[in-house]
Amino acid sequence: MKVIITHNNQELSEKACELIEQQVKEKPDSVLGLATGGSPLGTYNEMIKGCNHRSVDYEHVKALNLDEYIGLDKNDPQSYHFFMRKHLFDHININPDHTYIPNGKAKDLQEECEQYEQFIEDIGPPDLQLLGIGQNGHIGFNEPGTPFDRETHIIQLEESTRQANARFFESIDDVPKQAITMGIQSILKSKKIVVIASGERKADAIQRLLEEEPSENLPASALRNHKNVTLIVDEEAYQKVGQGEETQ
Ligand SMILES: O=P(O)(O)OC[C@H]1O[C@](O)(CO)[C@@H](O)[C@@H]1O
Repeated sequence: MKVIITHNNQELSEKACELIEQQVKEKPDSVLGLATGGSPLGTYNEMIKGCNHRSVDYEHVKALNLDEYIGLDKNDPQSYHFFMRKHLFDHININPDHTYIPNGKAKDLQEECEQYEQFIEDIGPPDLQLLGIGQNGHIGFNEPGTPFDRETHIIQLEESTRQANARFFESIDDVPKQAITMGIQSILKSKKIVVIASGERKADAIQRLLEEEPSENLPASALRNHKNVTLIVDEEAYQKVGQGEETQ
């Protein structure tokens, strides 16, 4: 795993954007795997600037998102469909018909998972997957304990994940209890993976990712088995790495 340490979130966002832009320039019809939550917001801002001021062209790009809350309509302001339009898709020249996110309101959710996985096969796995990491080490919404060989599936969200994401909702009671997420195996199909983590609250997860043996207790550790992963962290998120060894 290649590790890039930046001074702060802004620098992290610029680096992540640089890798995405490089991918799109090399292959204009790239499939980009995209994430939601707080982590990618700075990266999306930079991508918007790149599209508007540096003529980075997303016309032929396809975007495939990791996950969606179950029970939220596409137009619900808390849905990841809405999030992606608000923070990225409405501001770059991507074709809305080329953006894909699981449907959390599908009548048959199991069928929706199977179709999404088939769809990943059909359009091809992401050339580049952007990932955030949860405080408990989740990637996508794959919570600790998720087997590494899972494909797209329905997940019960951990209470700690609901608490962490409650900041985007009016109250904790509004945070859905389940989501559809690409599985760890689906994510590992990506050709390149860029993981971003910023801030002190990610320090434990980053320390564990870099220092523990891969295990299902830390979903992100599955990334250690992938041959092309770049982890971009800021100093706050990196602060605990190496600390264990020094104090022993
Ligand atoms: O970026 P945040 O808001 O800290 O969340 C961490 C990760 O958890 C998720 O919210 C779950 O999908 C991702 O969107 C995000 O990358």
